[in-house]
Amino acid sequence: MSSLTYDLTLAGLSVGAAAALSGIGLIVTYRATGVLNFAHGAIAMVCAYVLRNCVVEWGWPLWWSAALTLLVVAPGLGAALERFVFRPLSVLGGDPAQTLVASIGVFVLLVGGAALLWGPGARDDAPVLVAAEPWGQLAVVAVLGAAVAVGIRRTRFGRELRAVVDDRRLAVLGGVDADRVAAAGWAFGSFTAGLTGVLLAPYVRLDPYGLPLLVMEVVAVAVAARMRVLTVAVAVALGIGVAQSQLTRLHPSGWGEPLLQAVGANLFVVALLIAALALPGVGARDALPRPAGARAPAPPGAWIVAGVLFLLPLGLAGRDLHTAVQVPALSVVLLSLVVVTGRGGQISLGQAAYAGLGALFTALLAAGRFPGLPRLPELAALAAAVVLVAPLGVLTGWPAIGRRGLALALATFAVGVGVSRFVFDQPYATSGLSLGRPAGFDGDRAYYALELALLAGALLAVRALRGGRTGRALAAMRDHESGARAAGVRVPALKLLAFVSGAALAALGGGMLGMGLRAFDPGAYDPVRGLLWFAAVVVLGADSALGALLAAALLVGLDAGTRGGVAAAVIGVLAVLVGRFPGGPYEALRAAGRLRPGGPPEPTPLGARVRRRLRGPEPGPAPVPVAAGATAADAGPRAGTRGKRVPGGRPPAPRGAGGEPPAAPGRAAGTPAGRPGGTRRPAAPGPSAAPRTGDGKASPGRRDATAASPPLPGLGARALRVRYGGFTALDGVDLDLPAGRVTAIVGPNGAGKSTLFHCLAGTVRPVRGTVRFGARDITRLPAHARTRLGIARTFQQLAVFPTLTVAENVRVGAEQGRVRDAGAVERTLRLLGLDGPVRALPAAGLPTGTLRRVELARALASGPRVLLLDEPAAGLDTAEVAALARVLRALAADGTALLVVEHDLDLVAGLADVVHVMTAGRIVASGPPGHVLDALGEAAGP
Ligand SMILES: Nc1ncnc2c1ncn2[C@@H]1O[C@H](COP(=O)(O)OP(=O)(O)OP(=O)(O)O)[C@@H](O)[C@H]1O
Repeated sequence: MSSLTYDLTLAGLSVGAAAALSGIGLIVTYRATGVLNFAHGAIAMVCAYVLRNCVVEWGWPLWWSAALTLLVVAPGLGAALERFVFRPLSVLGGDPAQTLVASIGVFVLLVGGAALLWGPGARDDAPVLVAAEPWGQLAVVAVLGAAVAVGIRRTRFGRELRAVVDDRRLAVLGGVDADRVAAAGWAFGSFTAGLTGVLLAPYVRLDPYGLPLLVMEVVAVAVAARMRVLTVAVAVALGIGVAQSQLTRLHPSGWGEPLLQAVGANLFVVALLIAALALPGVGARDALPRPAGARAPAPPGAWIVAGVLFLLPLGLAGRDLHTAVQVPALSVVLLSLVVVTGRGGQISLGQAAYAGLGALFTALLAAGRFPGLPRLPELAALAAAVVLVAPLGVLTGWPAIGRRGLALALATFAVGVGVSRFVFDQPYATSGLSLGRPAGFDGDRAYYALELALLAGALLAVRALRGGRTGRALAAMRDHESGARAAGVRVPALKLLAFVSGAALAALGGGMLGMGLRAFDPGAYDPVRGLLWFAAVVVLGADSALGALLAAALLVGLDAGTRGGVAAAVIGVLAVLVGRFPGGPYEALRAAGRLRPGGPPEPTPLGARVRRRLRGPEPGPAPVPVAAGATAADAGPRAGTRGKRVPGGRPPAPRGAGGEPPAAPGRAAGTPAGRPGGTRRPAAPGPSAAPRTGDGKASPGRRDATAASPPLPGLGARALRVRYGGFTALDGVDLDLPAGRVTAIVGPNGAGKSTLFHCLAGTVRPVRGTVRFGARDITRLPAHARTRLGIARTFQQLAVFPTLTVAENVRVGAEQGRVRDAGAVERTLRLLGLDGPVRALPAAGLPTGTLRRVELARALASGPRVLLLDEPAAGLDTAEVAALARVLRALAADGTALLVVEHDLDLVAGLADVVHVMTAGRIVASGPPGHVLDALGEAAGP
């Protein structure tokens, strides 16, 4: 090996060793707590400053200072974060969105605090702890890595750590002190962060913004190791370090050189982009992290006050007015986050990139330096920049289609860092670039007035996006993505729309910001700003345009009136505390967490009142308006005969306020009151069977009753086979759901009922077999497309949209479903008894029985031909089940094909035309309910 190669390899190993340290720390913290610590780099920076302070400012001995920094300050900081920030969140349920925002909050807080304490400028006198030669650093990494690996595999603590990571609650039940494990994980992670910081600081710029970001770039190493395998993390870190240094030897000519230099200097960013965008996402266990909550209605007059406050700067002059110029521009940038994060529920840490691109493109277009385009006047340049940047929204929109939560946070962060490093920081893109203001708006006052006009336009655009059909679909997607798909929402297209609109708004704001500053300043669009803006919008009400205006005023005002860093520190504190205030932005999320069968055990007083009004005095059948033909004789099983369940099935879900009388002993299952066992009504309904609501109108989505109506298509499955890894969950299943019939599937837990249901609904794709709707093969059709064809479904675990009202929930179904029928919402609400005061209540917090009706109403409003119901009676009381049965019978009588997967055999007996029994992934018996269920009852014994 030549001496140059050798030297470069050693230098690369040195950098790689520092990255490996961070990778080890990030993985251990993640394993111990489930939190990807976004503050890792900020902790590294703080520790580097502490060491420098001890040695340079106070003149303390290096090794004493290092011991204090690494063995006391760093672990102490980690333990304090665990105790005061993350433990309270995990006690509250550990919502991944909250922990993510909290860790970004800690990042922002530490960065702001460091800027306040030590000033925003860079230091070049950080003390050298380990010499630049790599052997010492490599030895540190090797010892640490080996100790951690042995510790995790061989020690009791390691076993406890793995137990906590797998299932914190189960581990606690098993006697593990999860808090101690998490505290140790945080302390160790912070120690490694501190070590990375003090090792790196002498060789890079030590400043509050640069070092944290540099350290966070190495998160790529941990992601590449799937947040799990330490050896992979170390190998990747060392490999990238060496490759990065070797790249400095290459000197291609022409355009290749600056590009190669950029790549060579930022190989960890390239790795981050690949790891975050190309590798399967981390954090798969973070189901449905949603950083947005219910939109709190702005108090009356708040908009007027905001309007007056935003007009006030027109009366200012000089420096104050010059500072105020940033507020409308930043407001527009933050509005982009209201659309993407607040309304669409998509985490976006990369908005600063779009804002920067807006400013850069505006400057290039106005200077006539944009390739292929002529020089444009400033305002036209701004408009053109918005148009050019908008499609780039797919850079983050595309990853969002298949990612959520932590994986999406990483992907958007990676894009932000990538654009910053490969575009904003490159002299070929930005050198000598200036940015003027539009002609006639050169003075601060005139420019501020122009900004207000642009802000008003942006507010109107946001209002249009958030209101109406698109706004409701966005909110539905945010509240419950699977529920939105089931309602027919085209989720991937909607995500792209959210990100493209967000990119356009951010570009507009960024361009305005650049014109306000009269320059393209890459620092103004640094990825750290992206984190700060995200945190600011989330803490001040993600789904509130007024919150965005307030956040912009706060960010600009705090930093202008005081030392730089105050705004970040304040936002950081708020972000750290955000999940802990009842009624805060996460209230709706917590409510969403309660939306499970038997979830909200105590209805709110208002909910209880509504419920009483809807159901009448207890006990008794619920007065849910149903089809005219649904008579008392059709009222389903007698109260007191319910409760028979599939042998091996799960116990009954808790019933509501109506309670449940004891089951009648010895009663043969499947003999509903008023209907002799086995005797069924005619299955094929005539047109006259169309249910009428109280006002005589046809029920929602019904077909016009004409004699010439073609036969309705049914749903059919042939030879379905589904495998989960090596396990066969469905094995050659055939099923037909004819129009006008109720088909039921029963079977013990784990039989494959839900898997079959998912195949029909489009959420699981079989490895073999076909699903047909009429003559059409729909095996590969996604869920939302099936809904639009007329195959609607409900969920075993409720999938309503908690931040939308009952009526809006139903409206989403009507707007996205098979038929666009303006009257469907009202008719469906009436049909299911939801047209009273309850229609205007947000779904969050309503009783389970009401929410089941809301979900059913949403499905019906789409005008389905096939209705798939997964345990529709779970969590309902006897009267509610009876009312549900009446509605379902009426629907079948009207020609809808119904599938009911249900454990409640009495409901099945009273409802179904044909029952299929599933066991171990196969249908083992089929027939009329009387025969099949009696046989099942005998098999179950007395
Ligand atoms: N995503 C998955 N990955 C691996 N195995 C799965 C998955 N989903 C289901 N299974 C397994 O497939 C089998 C069938 O599950 P399925 O949920 O379809 O049964 P089920 O009859 O609906 O049960 P239940 O009544 O409890 O809902 C079970 O053994 C289950 O553990």
